[in-house]
Amino acid sequence: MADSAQAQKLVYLVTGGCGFLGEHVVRMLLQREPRLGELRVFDRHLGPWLEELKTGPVRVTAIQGDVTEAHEVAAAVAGAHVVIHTAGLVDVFGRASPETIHEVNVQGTRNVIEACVQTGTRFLVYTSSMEVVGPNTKGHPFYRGNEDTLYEAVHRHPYPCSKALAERLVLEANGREVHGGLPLVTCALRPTGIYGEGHQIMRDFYRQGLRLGGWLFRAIPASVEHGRVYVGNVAWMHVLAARELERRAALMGGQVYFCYDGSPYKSYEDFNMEFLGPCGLQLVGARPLLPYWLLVFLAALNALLQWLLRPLVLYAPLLNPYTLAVANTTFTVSTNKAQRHFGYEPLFSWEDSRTRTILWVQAAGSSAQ
Ligand SMILES: NC(=O)C1=CN([C@@H]2O[C@H](COP(=O)(O)OP(=O)(O)OC[C@H]3O[C@@H](n4cnc5c(N)ncnc54)[C@H](O)[C@@H]3O)[C@@H](O)[C@H]2O)C=CC1
Ligand SMILES: C[C@H](CCCC(C)(C)O)[C@H]1CC[C@H]2[C@@H]3[C@H](O)CC4=CC(=O)CC[C@]4(C)[C@H]3CC[C@]12C
Repeated sequence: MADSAQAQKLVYLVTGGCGFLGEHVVRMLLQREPRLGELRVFDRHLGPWLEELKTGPVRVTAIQGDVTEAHEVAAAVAGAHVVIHTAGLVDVFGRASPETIHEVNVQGTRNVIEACVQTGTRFLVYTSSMEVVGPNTKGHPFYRGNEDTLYEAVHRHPYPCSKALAERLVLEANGREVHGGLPLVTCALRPTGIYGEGHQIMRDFYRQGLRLGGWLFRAIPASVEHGRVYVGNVAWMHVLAARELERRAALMGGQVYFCYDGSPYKSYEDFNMEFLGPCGLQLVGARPLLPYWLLVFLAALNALLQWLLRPLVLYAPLLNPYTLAVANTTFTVSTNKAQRHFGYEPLFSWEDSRTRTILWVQAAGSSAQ
């Protein structure tokens, strides 16, 4: 009996395990995965919080490494049963070059897949993104869509291009023979905009509001709806998908799943106010204060300034033509595919998610940079 319990212990690897989502996945695995024997946390930048996890019953191994280095990835993957690949360069502001985004998101993912094949790891869960689908460059709304909704996905920006390519690699790798002769089983999870503890853009909006005397100014019409999802629920979906991949390989292998929960559909700004309001900020204007053409002009100006200043300084404001287009296009998801395929139900209610996020914003906003 003791032997069979021992035999069931699994080794998990989480790439990007020190990022916003990755940290939640790591903590969720430790709390909710009973078969976990060892947890490897792979990241370019390791967080000091990992140390406190090393005192628990599960062996936690911190690995500083780069997904673009195939040998580092292979060494980390060797002997793991399951890989959750969340590492990625999330940049829609022009901080990194298109080449770097491609290298990390596409080549990094290729390295993870090849490492699984070479070392005999059979189960791979990939963190994709809603951006693989849209919003497209034409600004078509995606309203209450699901995984089968027809939508013209047209990408030009390096980030969605890279996520789409990487997702395709992961799905095409499903069924490949890994070392030892068994097939690789893969699936991809597509979060919409994630919020929750650790969400840096939310913290930045809060600090900006404080600097402006407690005011934020509406830029986008309230009628433009965004689907958002709480980070704890995204992490939970990763843990469940990873757990069920073996048992439900035929059903789940090669599949994509939007990440969803009970968060309300609202405009990006109104949704943020669910947290920033209770922290004392106010959103001014029932309608956008600036005409849309002026925002388009300012976004284009920012893009021009970024290009002109690049040799001297990095100028990467939140507003650019891409972020404006995303913020100004409805993208909401309504699906139950993850529930049907692997029994996913959100672990955190909307009220819980909201309270946790408010507490974090209050603490993060007032702490030093
Ligand atoms: N934040 C969001 O709203 C959404 C994020 N996603 C996806 O979720 C994943 C995680 O995103 P976040 O947690 O928001 O980003 P994040 O930037 O907080 O986390 C990414 C982590 O990956 C690590 N990383 C980056 N480059 C690396 C490299 N070359 N080698 C090893 N580690 C590297 C970073 O150090 C960081 O810890 C990404 O794949 C992203 O595309 C998908 C949908 C929405
Ligand atoms: C930064 C944008 C909001 C500012 C708009 C302004 C300047 C007019 O006030 C954000 C609006 C929508 C966000 C994106 C969306 O949530 C989907 C995403 C998915 C990802 O995989 C990565 C992040 C992001 C692209 C997210 C980025 C910030 C926004 C563009």
